[in-house]
Amino acid sequence: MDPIQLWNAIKEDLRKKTNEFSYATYIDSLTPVAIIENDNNSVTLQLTSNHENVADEWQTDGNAYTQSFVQSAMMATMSLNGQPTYVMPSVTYIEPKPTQLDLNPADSSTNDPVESDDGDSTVLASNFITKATLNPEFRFDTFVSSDENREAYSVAQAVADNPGTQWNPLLIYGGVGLGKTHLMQSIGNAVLERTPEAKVKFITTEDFINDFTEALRRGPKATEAFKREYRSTDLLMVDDVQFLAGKEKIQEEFFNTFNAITRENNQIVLTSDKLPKEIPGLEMRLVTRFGQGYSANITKPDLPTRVAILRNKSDQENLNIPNDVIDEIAAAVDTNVRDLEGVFNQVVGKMKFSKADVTVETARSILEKMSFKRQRAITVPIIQDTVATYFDVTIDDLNGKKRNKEIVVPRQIAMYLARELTQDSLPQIGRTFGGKDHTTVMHSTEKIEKKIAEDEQLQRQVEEIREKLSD
Ligand SMILES: Nc1ncnc2c1ncn2[C@@H]1O[C@H](COP(=O)(O)OP(=O)(O)OP(=O)(O)O)[C@@H](O)[C@H]1O
Repeated sequence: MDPIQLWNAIKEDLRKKTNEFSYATYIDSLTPVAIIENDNNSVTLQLTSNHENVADEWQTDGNAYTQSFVQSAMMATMSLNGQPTYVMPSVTYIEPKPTQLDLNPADSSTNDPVESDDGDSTVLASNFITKATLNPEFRFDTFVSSDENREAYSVAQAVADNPGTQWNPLLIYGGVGLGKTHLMQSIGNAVLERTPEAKVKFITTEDFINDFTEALRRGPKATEAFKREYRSTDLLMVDDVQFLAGKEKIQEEFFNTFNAITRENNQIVLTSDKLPKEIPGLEMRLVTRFGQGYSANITKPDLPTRVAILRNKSDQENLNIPNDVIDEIAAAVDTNVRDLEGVFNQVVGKMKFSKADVTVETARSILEKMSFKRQRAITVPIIQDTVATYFDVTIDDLNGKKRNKEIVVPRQIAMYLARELTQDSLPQIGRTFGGKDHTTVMHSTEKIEKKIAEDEQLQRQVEEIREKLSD
């Protein structure tokens, strides 16, 4: 059973038994994580909360939520599996991930003062709403544009030039640490530079969830203040919308906020780790809204881009890091740009504190400490060499025209691996194999692909060669 599916079914039943405030605060704000099978035929649904008081409430013995949960889970599992299961909740507090930005919740300058519901005029009803300032370093001119992000970069610039016109919303999606937030905030910084009075708001999805739950807790005036603050933005930027998954009540409010902003032709920019239709637990109406503007993907930077990012950083900070040090770091760190910057900052730190020039050896020892190893580039000649040694044939055999099985199979395997492990094109591979035609390479690759599925010995041989190549 999938934890999100189970939690959604339980929530559906809990919603009928709980008032609106309790539902939004104690139920809808939880995130399902995993299902654990217990020895006594029961299961535990693990959930997390970003609010310590919510987790405490669930952990209190005899609390009303756990009792209702168990009953609702019986109903939910019966409708999902045809038989009821005893499901226990386990709610753990997870400290909210701090944003990199300076949060300044006390600043109410952009909000109208509204009295709180408890009549205490010193507490402003909108004071609790997150105010995040933009990182001044996240600008278009500090972002290295390359094949992996060019489309996102161009559309982001178009949005910054003419917000609320054509690409609304702009959704930037891709893996962690690849520059989504940087590009999104570049739009905000560019808009503010041109129009300082524009109402630009950057928040994480977590901020939105926290603000909305807090507004509900405080009462109708705070809820009004929340709506006024969010719905009156000229440019709303929301980071990591995948965290809306499975949170119905919050999705409903997000949907209304989204509609209010786009109705006024104001701009929304979103980031996500995947396309909305691939986010489980995101309502269809949000999936279609998020996809109605432009969705731009950012992928992992290749080696030349990684070098360019580090070079750019070194130049911007006047650091004079030698090229061979930059090459060493860029070759070893291929996970994402955040990791790349992490290693770079360590190297710079070492250089500043030891007041010595940084060398490739320094970079290597830092890389090793941080568990990054330089990847050996796999080339077609390296593959030929490894395959020839493995099958005890010569490189000339692989490049020649002999048709006996002892030679043909290793040759086809070498071509198959060249296709899989290098960026070389079919004609380039053909040329390296003694000037063969690209159709020969294609045919060999297809033949091995087919045979691997049926022949266990061949599968093992290819696996062993792959391991030797990665040593
Ligand atoms: N193309 C690039 N040029 C310059 N800096 C970059 C580039 N891509 C990423 N960075 C830098 O890498 C770091 C991580 O980028 P960012 O926080 O924007 O990633 P993200 O995709 O939003 O990650 P997450 O999904 O974890 O929030 C930032 O310091 C950012 O400035």
